[in-house]
Amino acid sequence: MRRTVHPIETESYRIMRSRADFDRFEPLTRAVVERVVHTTADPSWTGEVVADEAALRQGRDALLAGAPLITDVRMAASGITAREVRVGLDFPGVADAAASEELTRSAAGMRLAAAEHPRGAVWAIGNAPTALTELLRLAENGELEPALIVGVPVGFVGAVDSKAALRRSGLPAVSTLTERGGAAIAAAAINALLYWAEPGGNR
Ligand SMILES: C/C1=C2N=C(/C=C3N=C(/C(C)=C4\N[C@@](C)([C@@H]5N=C1[C@](C)(CCC(=O)O)[C@H]5CC(=O)O)[C@@](C)(CC(=O)O)[C@@H]4CCC(=O)O)[C@@](C)(CC(=O)O)[C@@H]\3CCC(=O)O)C(C)(C)[C@@H]/2CCC(=O)O
Repeated sequence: MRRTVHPIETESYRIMRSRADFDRFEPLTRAVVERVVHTTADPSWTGEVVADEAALRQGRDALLAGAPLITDVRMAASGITAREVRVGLDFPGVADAAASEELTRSAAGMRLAAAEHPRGAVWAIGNAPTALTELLRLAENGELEPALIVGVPVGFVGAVDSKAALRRSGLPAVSTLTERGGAAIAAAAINALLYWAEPGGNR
């Protein structure tokens, strides 16, 4: 995708690259890590993001081919402006499913979304650990085959465990190592894949 980059963003990347070394990362991983550091203005994220280059390429190919892109919460979707996004919380019947099955609404949204998009979608989980855990349960049951899961829920309850389970699952994934994550991080990772243009990287 070709986009117009604001001069402030160009200057931000210049400063960021003078503060941290991104050369060790493979191209798409670098694009994701850089976008996250740019979003947070915090170079310590270079040691936080765990990504697999082949998984990122598969996710990017899927996005460019028009695969569904589904986030857990609206905040993550709001940060992705370059293409259509569906939000788990907005699937019809979420509140009822959450109440009747004793799930969070975030997890119920994933269950309903996966029933509609069982194969080939890209999933971006920025907020709710229970949403990521539900995706893993569905994949384990053979009910979900994602092209990529950007699994970066944030918080002190369940976030670390759900992300560790994502890494153990062998599913194509991006995650973070600690409690850190959030809707802005999920959006940044997806935007990095959407903006990236071969062969020179995303800028
Ligand atoms: C336990 C939950 C957590 N939420 C966190 C942080 C933030 N959440 C915001 C908002 C506005 C929303 N969070 C919900 C997803 C809501 N948050 C939860 C749940 C209770 C359970 C999720 C889980 O444990 O997996 C969840 C409700 C649910 O039934 O799923 C939200 C849907 C609540 C609502 O408005 O009804 C809502 C999402 C709105 C949207 O669509 O965008 C915050 C903005 C709150 C704030 O700080 O004011 C914030 C955003 C953080 C971010 O960057 O993404 C935690 C800390 C992640 C926490 C989970 C872990 C923990 O340690 O508690």
